[in-house]
Amino acid sequence: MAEYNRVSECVGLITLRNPPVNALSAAVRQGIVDTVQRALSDPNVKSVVICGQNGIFCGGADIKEFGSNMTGPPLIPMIHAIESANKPVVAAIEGSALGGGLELALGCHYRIAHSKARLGLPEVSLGLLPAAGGSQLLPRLIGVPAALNLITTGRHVTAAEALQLGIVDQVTDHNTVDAAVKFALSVAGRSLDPRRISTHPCPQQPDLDAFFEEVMQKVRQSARGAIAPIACVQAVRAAATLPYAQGMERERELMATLFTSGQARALQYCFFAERAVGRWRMPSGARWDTSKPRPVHKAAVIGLGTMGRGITVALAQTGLSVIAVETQEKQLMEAKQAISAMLERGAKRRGVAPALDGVIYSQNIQAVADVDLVIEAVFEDIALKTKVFQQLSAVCKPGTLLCTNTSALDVDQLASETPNPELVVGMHFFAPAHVMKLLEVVYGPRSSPQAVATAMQLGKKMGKASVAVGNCRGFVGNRMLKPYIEEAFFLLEEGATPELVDQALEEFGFPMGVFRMSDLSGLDVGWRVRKGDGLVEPGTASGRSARIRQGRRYSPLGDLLCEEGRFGQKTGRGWYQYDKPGSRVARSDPWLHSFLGAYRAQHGLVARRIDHQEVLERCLYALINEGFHILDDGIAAGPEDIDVIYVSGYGWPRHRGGPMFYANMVGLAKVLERLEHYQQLHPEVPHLQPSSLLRRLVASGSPPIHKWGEAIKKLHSQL
Ligand SMILES: CCCCCCCCCCCCC/C=C/C(=O)SCCNC(=O)CCNC(=O)[C@H](O)C(C)(C)COP(=O)(O)OP(=O)(O)OC[C@H]1O[C@@H](n2cnc3c(N)ncnc32)[C@H](O)[C@@H]1OP(=O)(O)O
Repeated sequence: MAEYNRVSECVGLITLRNPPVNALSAAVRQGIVDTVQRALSDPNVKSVVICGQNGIFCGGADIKEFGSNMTGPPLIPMIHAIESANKPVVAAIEGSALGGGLELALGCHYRIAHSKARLGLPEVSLGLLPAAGGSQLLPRLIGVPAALNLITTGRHVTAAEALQLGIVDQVTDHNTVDAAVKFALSVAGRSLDPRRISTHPCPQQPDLDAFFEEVMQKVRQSARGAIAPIACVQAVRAAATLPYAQGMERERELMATLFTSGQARALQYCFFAERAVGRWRMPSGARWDTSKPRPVHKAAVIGLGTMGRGITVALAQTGLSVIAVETQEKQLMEAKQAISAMLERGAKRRGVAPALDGVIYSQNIQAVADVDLVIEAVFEDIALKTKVFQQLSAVCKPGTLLCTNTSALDVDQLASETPNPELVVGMHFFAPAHVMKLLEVVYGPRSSPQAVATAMQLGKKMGKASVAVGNCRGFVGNRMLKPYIEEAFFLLEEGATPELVDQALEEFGFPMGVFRMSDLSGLDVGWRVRKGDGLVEPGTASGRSARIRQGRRYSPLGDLLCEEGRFGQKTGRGWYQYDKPGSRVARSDPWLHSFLGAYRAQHGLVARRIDHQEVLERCLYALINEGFHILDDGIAAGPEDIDVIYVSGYGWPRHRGGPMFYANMVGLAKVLERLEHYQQLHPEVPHLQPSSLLRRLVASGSPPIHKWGEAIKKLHSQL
């Protein structure tokens, strides 16, 4: 829908109306075609302004339409008609001009932006390229290197940067539409030839071949298997080397391959999944839209180790006052220095003043008496955390929300140690907490909907992908990680190497394979947990029985490495070797290979050839299978919750949509068949036993992922 008005007597004002972001749906495109025609044929109209309602120009093509038969006028001829108009057309950009929205603006002869506006071509993050002429117009307007940067990263630029790059002609702090109308009046009657970007030659780029070769190499490396960034480079190359019409043809061809690709589907699924998780619901029936969050003005963090420091920074950067508590003076001083440095670095990057005054440091827990919310981040020890929770319950004003950053302990147990368990939730951050996007908000059976709503809202304020999940061992992310890691250990026993397993996972798209990741996070972390579970035994026993513990297959490989003092990067040795402790470059370690050989001999294991497919099937399907258990248990409300957790916190390649989306793409029947196959070969591995939900979904015809919620409800009601 587009509304037409005549303003200032001779300016045709076209307003896009399609809340919330004025996406270019079929109706909006039809509206633009009709209103542009009306303005151009009205002899009283000397110039035209296009704007969007409610302070947003246009969020781009309507992504929801991509999954259906697209009807209505196509974008490209519409944009060409605007560019070739014989009256000046000015885009008045408020809020956002993204994707097709910016392409529409590039078709206009002038662009005026509000100082708070953001512009960009983010199609690459949806598995696409700017295929309404953006890949051909932007390089002509701002040059090849700058256009490549914007198009291959999809980043949004501020109005100030857009002005500097030459994307917009003017930036205003005042009413943008008024400024655009005034501007439109001032340019009425001027020649429009120089303003038609499609007629511009692309600015010359020296050493074109070498330049694009280097760019392509870099993009391939960072794309980790994603195809859209590569197509974006190819499209911009076409702009740099071909006449406009041929470049447009190349843009269309490249888009045709991307448009129907699984990667585009996965990335568009992620876009909507990230928004869907905000509409959380609990098994009790409590929901995001019926639960009002409490206001949080002042927060506290207890315990200033690595996690506590990151959480303090994340909170302070949202503008909250934070009381940071650490009982030991030396640790408090060190933490203060580290937090200030992090705040300064962050502020420099964002071009704002550091929120140093927002943090008050204290050794005394009494200092948190008047805060609205506390996040406890002390050492992972239930007795210590219980003591802290009891102190907090005594000190804090009534109604203060008590959150724990535990990654492994029982949130319900902690809640039960306080007089007000309804005020307790888990806020599981990921290290480094001020950088990592993911936040698991963990509710127990007694957590109040208001407590969950407050933690979710705070997470959103901190810019986190916040996902509400039920309380269970490992919550969602770590619970699914356990079978994944165990399968990797078993593969080593059977003949694989850390290099082979990591290579398979990295080629799949993970930034790091399981062993490199384990070296980074520290092998001692899992060792401590396994010791706590009574699984670790002295490493002298041999044979199969030594590898069955608590009735199931167990690999002591990680424990044996820890006994050797090999904790990963921090000790300079782990699954790989490093030049020195703390160094990051993993090198293959001959010691490890002979250790594996000796281990297999000791246990009577015969190494066999393992290929990448087996690595992927065993590690990933075991992880996915656990995801189905989680859905069946009601710990995650839907597959989107699991997928957002994995994409934003565990390095799952976004272009593969998340583990549950991936299972849906592979086919549930295939996942089930492979799990059954491996389960037959390894009957002593319970996590390869297909989940009953997976079986039931397959039996009910493998519904598509957006119908799983319905199917799960139906299957549960039949039980
Ligand atoms: C057979 C082969 C054929 C091949 C040829 C095919 C031809 C096809 C040619 C098509 C050419 C198209 C070229 C153009 C492509 C595009 O434009 S792709 C879209 C690019 N735009 C974006 O990626 C922007 C996405 N949106 C955002 O980044 C943000 O929403 C925002 C605009 C910055 C606003 O942010 P915020 O205020 O935080 O709101 P949100 O919560 O994010 O969004 C609010 C709701 O709006 C929904 N939404 C947002 N953008 C869109 C969109 N573009 N389309 C549809 N819906 C959108 C969003 O989902 C939210 O709704 P809910 O999910 O219900 O919460």
